[in-house]
Amino acid sequence: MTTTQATTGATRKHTALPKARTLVEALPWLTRHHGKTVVIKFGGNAMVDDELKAAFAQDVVFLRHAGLKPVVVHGGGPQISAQLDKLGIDSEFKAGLRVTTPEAMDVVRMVLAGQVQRELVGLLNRHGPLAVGMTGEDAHTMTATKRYAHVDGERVDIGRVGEITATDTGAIRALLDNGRIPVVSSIARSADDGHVYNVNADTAAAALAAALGAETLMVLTDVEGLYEDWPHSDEVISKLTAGELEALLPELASGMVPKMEGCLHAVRNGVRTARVIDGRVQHAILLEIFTDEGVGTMVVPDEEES
Ligand SMILES: Nc1ncnc2c1ncn2[C@@H]1O[C@H](COP(=O)(O)OP(=O)(O)O)[C@@H](O)[C@H]1O
Ligand SMILES: CC(=O)N[C@@H](CCC(=O)OP(=O)(O)O)C(=O)O
Repeated sequence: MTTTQATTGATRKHTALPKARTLVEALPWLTRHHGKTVVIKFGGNAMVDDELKAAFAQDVVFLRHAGLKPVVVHGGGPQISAQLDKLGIDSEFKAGLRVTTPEAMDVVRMVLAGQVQRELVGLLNRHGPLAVGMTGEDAHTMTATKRYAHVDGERVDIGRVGEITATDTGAIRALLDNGRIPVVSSIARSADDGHVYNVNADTAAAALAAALGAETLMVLTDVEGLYEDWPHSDEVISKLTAGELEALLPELASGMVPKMEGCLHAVRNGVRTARVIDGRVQHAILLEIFTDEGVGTMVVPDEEES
């Protein structure tokens, strides 16, 4: 071997060592999560740009290759609003939920299943034949009844908005067992009136996480986590129990309400941790792997705190 070859080999080893250490550092997390189902909710507000969406897809594929079973549930609120605007259809939110007329429902379904879901499936499938898109309508995955909003103690009719009453995880489990990554749009079938319903994507992700007995629910959004005194301060609550979260719920505003209600539902129904993390940060999911306490806000079942 010549001197030049020997030096190059040594240099390569030297620069590769930190990478090997990084992989080893991830080992406890990966061991704990091996074979476990992780439901990842990707919010429309977190889909900031193409680079970020591509990094999201890389993270999900990484988890899959590391032996986890990721399930993606996606939102698309801003994308739906943009399309409704383009079509000149009025749209408003009540208690964090979109008032959904039958006409708006057609747009919701078109944007979620035909645009946002297709894009995510495409990004994931750049890495192999992995992702399969579906909506909650498929194989009765999610069934809903009409949901009402509550504003100042009054029950308000918000149209075709659904509350999930039943889940059938057979199709998702079959895809997972087949090594695929299900990508689910938050639309549900109705058991009684033949319509389809618009379901908040946080609510859908939480219901599926609970039904699948997921290890973790990760909610990617456009803030660092749950702020203690929003909008006055950006102090993030890093960890709270289900009971503590329940006490906080009445004080929460807008988009955080379905998110935190979803986290509460998940941990009260068998999911070990629910996390709200900043999806605007590249590789937000992988960052979780390398931090013991994680980033963002983590909700744990009550008994874990004692
Ligand atoms: N306590 C809080 N902490 C953080 N964000 C909050 C809080 N209360 C309300 N919000 C709002 O909730 C928004 C996130 O919800 P949403 O806009 O529905 O996002 P996504 O599209 O990811 O579901 C934040 O951008 C923020 O404006
Ligand atoms: C009933 C209801 O409000 N449905 C939501 C569904 C999409 C969603 O939840 O998207 P994000 O996660 O991006 O907010 C909507 O129409 O905007």
